[in-house]
Amino acid sequence: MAKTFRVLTLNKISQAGLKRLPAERYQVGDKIAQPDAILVRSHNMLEMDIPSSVVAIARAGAGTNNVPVQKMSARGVPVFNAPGANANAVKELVITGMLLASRNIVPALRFTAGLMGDDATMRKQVEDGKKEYAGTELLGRTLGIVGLGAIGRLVADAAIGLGMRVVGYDPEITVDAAWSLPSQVKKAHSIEELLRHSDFVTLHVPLLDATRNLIDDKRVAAMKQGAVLLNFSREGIVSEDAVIAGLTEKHLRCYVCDFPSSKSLSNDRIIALPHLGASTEEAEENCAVMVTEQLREYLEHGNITNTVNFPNVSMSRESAFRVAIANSNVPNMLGQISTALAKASINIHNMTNKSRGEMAYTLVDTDTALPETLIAQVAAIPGVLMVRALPLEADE
Ligand SMILES: NC(=O)C1=CN([C@@H]2O[C@H](COP(=O)(O)OP(=O)(O)OC[C@H]3O[C@@H](n4cnc5c(N)ncnc54)[C@H](O)[C@@H]3O)[C@@H](O)[C@H]2O)C=CC1
Ligand SMILES: O=C(O)CCC(=O)C(=O)O
Repeated sequence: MAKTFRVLTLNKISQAGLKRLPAERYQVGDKIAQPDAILVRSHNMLEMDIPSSVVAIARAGAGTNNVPVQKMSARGVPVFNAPGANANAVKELVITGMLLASRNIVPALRFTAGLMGDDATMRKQVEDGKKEYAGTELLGRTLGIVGLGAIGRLVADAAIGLGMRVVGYDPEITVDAAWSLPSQVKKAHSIEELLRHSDFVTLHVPLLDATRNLIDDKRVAAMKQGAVLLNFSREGIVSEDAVIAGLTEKHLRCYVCDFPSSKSLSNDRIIALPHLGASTEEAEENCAVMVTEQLREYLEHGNITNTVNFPNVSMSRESAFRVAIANSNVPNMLGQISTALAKASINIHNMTNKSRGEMAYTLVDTDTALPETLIAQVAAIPGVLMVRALPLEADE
């Protein structure tokens, strides 16, 4: 009988994605014990006791800083994500954030909500009061974008469409990403150069050791007088105290972020949204569909697309018997694995092996099934982190 996979959900995942896990083969829910896989959005898994039954984690979103990726790598567990699937949603909120700040929309709405009296009285209050909320336009202003990945590129494109000048900084930019950048984006050679010239600065980098407190007091001081800072990446990328000091000294005009805190709520110059960047129907569906398809392909066939800790590896199935092996990227692993198979008289029909950093991953299709004892023998080779037998089911 075909193996049934058990998938634990730690957040609400769009039905559009969950439908890709057919009920005949998948039990999915938020109370699943001994899961084979975990589907997650922002739930913090860093302190979670992740059961040893778990062979994959899928983050229906971009950032994986809520998942203990290193710990999972040591167990040979891939951590999938959905690169770019929510980028448009974030882009639209960043543009919203620039407009909220430049047109003083938040205090203006508060003013409107406080209007009293009959319509004629209100009209007078409006005409007398509106001068307090006069803003500035985006046209002709400079936007600095730190991080030109999926979101940064779309923000650049939209800002150019609004008539802004765009300067970008991304020392790690991929060749593909650089090719898809609009030609009008000017390259900054340092983050300080970008900060010096930008009326608006928006951050689109992952939270890593290298990006924690990327905007600190020195960098706030390096920003242009009256600049607006936008952070739709992660709370830890900006030193909130440094930004609050910059706002108090009126060096910065406004801070727009997706991460409220007790300090930000009491500051009139901070617009804090409740982590809404990816909260659109479209983004939630895109992310859920992308990761459930990737997860299914991995659970059933061992093929890997879009993880943050494994190489992409796919091999079409030509045999009913497949074994997937994750191992440390050290010499002679393949030799030991193929020797173990040869000693057991197992013929290798097809094989592929790739590595990424310290992780290597191998798919081996064989002419006959691997006995349990041989799987255990391969698993016991020092450096082997995970071994899974993936027989092709009769109906596939
Ligand atoms: N507010 C929300 O709901 C959402 C927040 N995010 C956050 O936004 C981040 C970026 O998302 P994507 O653009 O989809 O990721 P991405 O991986 O496509 O792009 C990230 C870019 O940052 C660059 N980068 C890395 N370190 C850098 C540094 N020190 N300086 C400048 N650039 C650097 C990389 O080279 C890459 O081009 C995610 O990691 C996540 O934390 C993503 C989606 C939704
Ligand atoms: O799932 C969410 O709402 C958060 C999205 C996010 O922060 C991400 O994709 O990195």
